[in-house]
Amino acid sequence: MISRDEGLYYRQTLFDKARRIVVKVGSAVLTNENGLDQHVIEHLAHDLSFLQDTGREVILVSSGAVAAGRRKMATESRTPVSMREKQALAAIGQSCLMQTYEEAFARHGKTIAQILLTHSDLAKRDRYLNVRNTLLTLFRWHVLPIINENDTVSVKELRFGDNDMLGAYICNLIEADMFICLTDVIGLYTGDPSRDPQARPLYTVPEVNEEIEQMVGNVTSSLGTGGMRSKIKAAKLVASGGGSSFIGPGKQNDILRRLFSGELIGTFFLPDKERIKSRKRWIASVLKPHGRLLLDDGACRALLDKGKSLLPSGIVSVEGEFGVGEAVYCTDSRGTPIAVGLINYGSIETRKIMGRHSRHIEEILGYRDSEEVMHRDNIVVLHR
Ligand SMILES: Nc1ncnc2c1ncn2[C@@H]1O[C@H](COP(=O)(O)OP(=O)(O)O)[C@@H](O)[C@H]1O
Ligand SMILES: N[C@@H](CCC(=O)OP(=O)(O)O)C(=O)O
Repeated sequence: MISRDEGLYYRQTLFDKARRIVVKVGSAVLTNENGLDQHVIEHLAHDLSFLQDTGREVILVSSGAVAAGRRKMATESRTPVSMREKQALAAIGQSCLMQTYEEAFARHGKTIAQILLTHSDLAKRDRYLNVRNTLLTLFRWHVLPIINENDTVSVKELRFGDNDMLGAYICNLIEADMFICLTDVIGLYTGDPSRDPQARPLYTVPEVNEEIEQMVGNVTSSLGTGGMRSKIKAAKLVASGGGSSFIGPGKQNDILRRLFSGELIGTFFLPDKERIKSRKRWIASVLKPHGRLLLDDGACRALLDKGKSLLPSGIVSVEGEFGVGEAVYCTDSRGTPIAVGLINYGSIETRKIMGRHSRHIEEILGYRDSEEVMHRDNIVVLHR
C-alpha cells in the first residue's frame, strides 16, 4: 500500500512527464439519446488539440461506431442484435463517427487520420511494425490518429474483445507513457456502483492484484462492451509495459485539461516497477498461444530461475497443434502455465524430439534448425 500523499505525488509527476498518450473513449460517453453527442465530441477535440499543442503525441482510440449505427438505423440501444448486424451497424456508424471528428478537429486546425485494426494486424510481426511506423509518421506530421477495431472483418475468435484492450495494445506498441480511459463512471469503485450503494471511488491503484480484480462485476453500460473488468485488464497490461493508466469520467467538460493541470479526478494506476522489453511484451500480450508443452521440474527451474532457453530434453508432453514460430504455453507438471514463448519446431516435430537430447534432433528429424525448442529471447515468464 502507499499513502494518499504518495499516490498524489506519483500521479502529478507522471501526468507532468507524460509525452506520449493514448486516450480511449467509450460508446456510452460518445452518444446520447439523439445519436453521437456533439457536445462531448467538441470538448474532446478541444482537449486533445490542447494536449497536442503542448508538444505531446496523442492517439485517440474511439468506440462508438456500433452505437452511432444503431441510432442511425433507429435500433434501440438495448435491442439485441446478431454479430452480423453489429458488423453492419459498425460499418454505418464508423463513417458518421469520423465525419463528426473531422468537423470537430477542423475547427481547431487539426488533421486526423483513421486507422481500423483487427487482432491479426498486431499479431503478425510485419503488420505490427507497419502499424507502428504509420503511427510514428503521423506523430511526425502532427496528425492525430483515431483508431477503432475493424469490426466488419473481425471474426469472433480473433477480436480484441473491446477497445479497452485495443488501447492497451496500442500503448505497448508505441511505448506510450500513459493510457487514459474515459467512460461513463467517475472511476474505479470498490464495487459496481450501479449495484452497490456502499461502493466508494479509489484514487490510486498501485497494482492490479486479485483484490482489485474482485471489485469489478461483469456489468457494462447499455452501450458498452467490456465493462470495468476489461479496463482493469488493460491497465494491468499497460503497467507491465511501464506505463500508467487513468480511468475517469468522459462526459465532464475539459476533463483532460483539468487532469493535466492537477485536478484530483478519477482513478490512477501506477506503472509496474519492472518494464518488460517491447518484443517480449508483444509475445506475452498480443499473441494467442496455440498449444502447451508440459515441462519437467528441471526445465521449469531453468526457465523460471535461470532465464534459460528450453531444450527438447525438458519436455514431457505436447498438447495441441502449432506451427514453427507460433506462441505456445510452457506449463509445470500440474499443468499451470509458467511461461509463453515462440517455438522453433512445429507440434509434429516437437512430439518427435521431446525428452531427447538436442544432439539427436538431426538424426530424428533429418535436419536441425536450432538446438533449443524455444530461445530465451523469445520466452516470457508469466508472473504468478
Ligand atoms: N468496480 C466498478 N467501478 C466502476 N464501474 C464498474 C465497476 N464494476 C462494474 N462497473 C461498470 O462498468 C461500466 C463501464 O464500462 P462500459 O460500459 O464498458 O463503458 P465504456 O463504454 O466506456 O467502455 C460502468 O457503467 C459500471 O456499471
Ligand atoms: N468497435 C466498437 C466498440 C467496442 C467497444 O469496446 O466499446 P466500448 O466498451 O464502448 O469501448 C464500436 O466502435 O462500436
